[in-house]
Amino acid sequence: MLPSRSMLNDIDTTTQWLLDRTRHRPKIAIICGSGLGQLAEMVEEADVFNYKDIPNFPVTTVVGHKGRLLIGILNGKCCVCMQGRFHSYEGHHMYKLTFPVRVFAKMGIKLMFATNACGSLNPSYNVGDLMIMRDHINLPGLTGLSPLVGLNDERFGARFVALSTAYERKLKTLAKEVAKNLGYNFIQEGVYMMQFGPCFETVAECKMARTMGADVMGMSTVPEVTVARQCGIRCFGLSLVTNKCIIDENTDVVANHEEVLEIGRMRSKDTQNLVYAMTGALDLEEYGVTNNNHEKV
Ligand SMILES: O=P(O)(O)O[C@@H]1C[C@H](O)[C@@H](CO)O1
Ligand code: HPA
Repeated sequence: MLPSRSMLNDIDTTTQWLLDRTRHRPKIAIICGSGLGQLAEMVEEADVFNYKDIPNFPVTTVVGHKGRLLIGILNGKCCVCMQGRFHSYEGHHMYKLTFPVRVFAKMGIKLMFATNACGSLNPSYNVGDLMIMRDHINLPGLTGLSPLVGLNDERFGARFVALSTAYERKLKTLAKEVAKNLGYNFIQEGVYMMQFGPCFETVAECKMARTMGADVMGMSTVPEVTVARQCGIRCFGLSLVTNKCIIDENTDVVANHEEVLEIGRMRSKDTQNLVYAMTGALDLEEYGVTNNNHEKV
């Protein structure tokens, strides 16, 4: 289903519904990937909403994605946090799965941190590494699937969106500095390729992706970042390597979601600490936030 004028109006309704129910006025959005939902537990003074109670919100169906929106304070900054995200393979139209990002834009969000679980193609990466997303390859996008297909509402941004600056350089630099201060020796920087899912890749697909320049494979993040960029939100992407993609036809080892969740739990504290420290170190004025009041006036 393509976006209609009434669906575009739904964004206004949902935004107002949330703003009427929280005293917070967030400037940063955080999306928790598979197994990374613990990130949300760091949010203090949180107003918590189940997705099923928020008008027009989709619902999550994937294990490891709790389905709650938290609005509160993280290391001195006001944030909205998605504890659980939506994926195309769940059957959501890309327009619908990125609906929360448009709501965030309306709420006044200036920065978005999107996290995800991924499989690694780069042989120098290890399971448990955190990869700063230098860039992405949008396989569904290149083959005709984008959240920006259909009616474009100019209130949100241009018809044609430049993505050569999809991931904010300053945020990548900040992440590297913060990781160094934390003493992390498991940080990588590379290219994330999104495939539609829900199947993990074949050996031939992994070989193709590697040849095309991807360091890791995943099934999310790119639609959210695409919409965020259309709305002028600056983005940071963080991928947790939960498994190695299988590039050998002669092995019986296979990827599985349980392993993804387990590695997520294992690196949960380190991921939390990185996001927490980055949030604290941000100078929001650099991102156009002139009024840093946490609460509505
Ligand atoms: O939401 P993310 O991208 O972190 O989830 C990944 C991709 C699939 O949804 C799932 C596969 O285990 O984890
Ligand atoms: N491929 C795609 N998505 C993933 C993977 C993978 O190997 N691991 C976690 N999410």
